[in-house]
Amino acid sequence: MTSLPTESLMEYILVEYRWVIVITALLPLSLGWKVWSILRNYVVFKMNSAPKMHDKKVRSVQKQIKAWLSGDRSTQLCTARPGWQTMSFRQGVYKKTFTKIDVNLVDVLEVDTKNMTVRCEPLVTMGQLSRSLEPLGLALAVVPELDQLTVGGLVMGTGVETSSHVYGLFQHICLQYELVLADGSVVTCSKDENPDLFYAVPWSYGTLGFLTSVVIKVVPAKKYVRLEYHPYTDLTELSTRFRKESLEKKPHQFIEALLYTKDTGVVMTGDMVDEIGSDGKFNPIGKWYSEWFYLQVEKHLKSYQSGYRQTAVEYIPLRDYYHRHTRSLFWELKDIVPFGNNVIFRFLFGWLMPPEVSLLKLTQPEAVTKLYNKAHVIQDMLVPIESLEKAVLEFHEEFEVYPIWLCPFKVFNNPGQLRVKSGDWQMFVDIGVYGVPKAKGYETVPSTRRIESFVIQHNGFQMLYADTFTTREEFRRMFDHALYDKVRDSLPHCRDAFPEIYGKVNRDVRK
Ligand SMILES: Cc1cc2nc3c(=O)[nH]c(=O)nc-3n(C[C@H](O)[C@H](O)[C@H](O)COP(=O)(O)OP(=O)(O)OC[C@H]3O[C@@H](n4cnc5c(N)ncnc54)[C@H](O)[C@@H]3O)c2cc1C
Ligand SMILES: NC(=O)C1=CN([C@@H]2O[C@H](COP(=O)(O)OP(=O)(O)OC[C@H]3O[C@@H](n4cnc5c(N)ncnc54)[C@H](OP(=O)(O)O)[C@@H]3O)[C@@H](O)[C@H]2O)C=CC1
Ligand SMILES: CC(C)=CCC[C@@H](C)[C@H]1CC[C@@]2(C)C3=C(CC[C@]12C)[C@@]1(C)CC[C@H](O)C(C)(C)[C@@H]1CC3
Repeated sequence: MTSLPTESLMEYILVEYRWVIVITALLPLSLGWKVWSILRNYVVFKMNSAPKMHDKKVRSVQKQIKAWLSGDRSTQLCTARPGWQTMSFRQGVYKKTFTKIDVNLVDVLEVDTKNMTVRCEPLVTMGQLSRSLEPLGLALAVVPELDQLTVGGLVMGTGVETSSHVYGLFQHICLQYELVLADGSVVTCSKDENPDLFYAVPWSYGTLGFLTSVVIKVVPAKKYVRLEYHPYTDLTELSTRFRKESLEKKPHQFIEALLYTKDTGVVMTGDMVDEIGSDGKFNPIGKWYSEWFYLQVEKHLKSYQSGYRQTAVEYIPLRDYYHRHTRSLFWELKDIVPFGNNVIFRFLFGWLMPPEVSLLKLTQPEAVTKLYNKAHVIQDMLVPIESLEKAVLEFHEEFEVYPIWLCPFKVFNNPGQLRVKSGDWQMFVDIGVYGVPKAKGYETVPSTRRIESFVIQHNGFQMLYADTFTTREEFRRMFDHALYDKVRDSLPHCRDAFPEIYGKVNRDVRK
């Protein structure tokens, strides 16, 4: 009989029993953090004291850059936000060697109900914003669903949600950016003022300057989302419905689909309403004892499979809808706390979930990192909506991970890193794959590279919060660098101060 080496045994325990640390240490710590940030945000917003402080905070960013300019400039610049605090999957190794600029700007500055905009600083989170806007009867036009995502990260990276088939990506609802550039100057840009810079900022990953405020479009909000569930047991039929709903002249306000196998899934269409109608039931999915959302959706599929044919309709409170995937981190939490959806656990501890992603990252043992490198896929691939079915089959072949998240979104034909075929816009779909691959022969690098080349061939893009294994040439084929290169050349000290986007997102610079 062979005995397990001590190291492997330790690894096994760390991976299988991660939940012990999560429940005994991370959940109480997460609670402390949440209480502090919710109270602080509430006080600052109510007292409206933040706008007065903003200019002072921007000056402190300028001061740090000027100090770098007057030094030997032997290092490049990045934000001082530690890698473990971010929602990006990996931590940048460059954080250890670059000069770190503190952009500690955390406040909602101004809500302009006349022009329907909100101005906020880059570290404002989605949870904080939806909480601040709700009492005013407003919401961002696109609310990326995880509470901890920040405005800065979503502008410099990208953001997508179920209203994106109407409004586009997060960048498309941003009307103005204020940045501190590598020469220490402050500039604002919009489609009319410094348009080149304005269009090059999204997807630039902090390689053009430091963002200090953003003006974002808001829309009127209602109390509930009336959500219809349409289950399917055939991929072609599901894709056809999904495409049709997304391309409708007057589409539903929210569209999303979850696939549970290659052939089965549920298309969801939703609209904001003020009253709960008699055609469906009230479902406050954000209550602490509620079942994880993706499992609730699967129940509609199961009842369809057992012969029930009536379209299910539910009325969900608006914020609960926006943050519906927060509590279970889509379905990632089931690998960390396998009994997290158990009814007793939910009633006792559901209100503490999810643990803060930052604390999970900070305390991640090496063995878990190894496991995620070897046997876990986290990818969002963005492909033209015509290629949806083909892409799902390709993902099935290479990864076989379910559920799969499908979310349609418009890419407007603006200058910048994203290319579209022609016309004013093109409809894409985000295919999100998060979980343990079951495909035979799966190997992280070759399998992901094959999917990346599929995406490039089909004129799609990859979200860069996760791993990219593309070469620099492939990366430049995926993202149009023409405007970006031009802007970098035109901004004083930009090339000295910042690496290229690829230099910040490729797998070799992220641990
Ligand atoms: C201090 C504190 C004490 C609590 N005590 C209890 C309790 O005793 N019993 C109980 O059942 N539940 C308790 N809760 C749980 C809390 O009410 C849960 O978030 C609730 O399950 C969700 O209910 P809701 O529909 O009101 O959503 P909301 O509270 O409006 O929030 C929905 C989601 O958004 C998150 N969120 C909201 N605002 C922010 C923000 N600014 N930044 C980041 N994330 C945000 C929430 O954590 C939640 O996941 C407590 C929460 C806190 C913070
Ligand atoms: N639904 C959705 O759309 C989802 C989106 N995501 C992704 O998560 C990421 C956002 O995570 P988050 O934790 O908010 O952000 P991060 O801290 O991970 O930041 C992402 C990038 O933006 C840069 N950046 C952030 N703030 C500034 C600033 N003020 N000035 C200059 N550059 C800045 C960072 O630069 P530096 O490296 O110098 O710190 C980094 O390169 C995005 O990439 C997004 O696409 C993830 C889940 C869901
Ligand atoms: C475009 C959309 C909708 C993207 C959704 C992305 C989520 C599924 C991602 C964002 C952050 C994310 C990468 C994360 C993880 C899972 C997938 C997440 C939640 C986890 C929790 C997996 C377990 C890991 O040990 C670790 C804690 C490092 C990460 C943290 C970030």
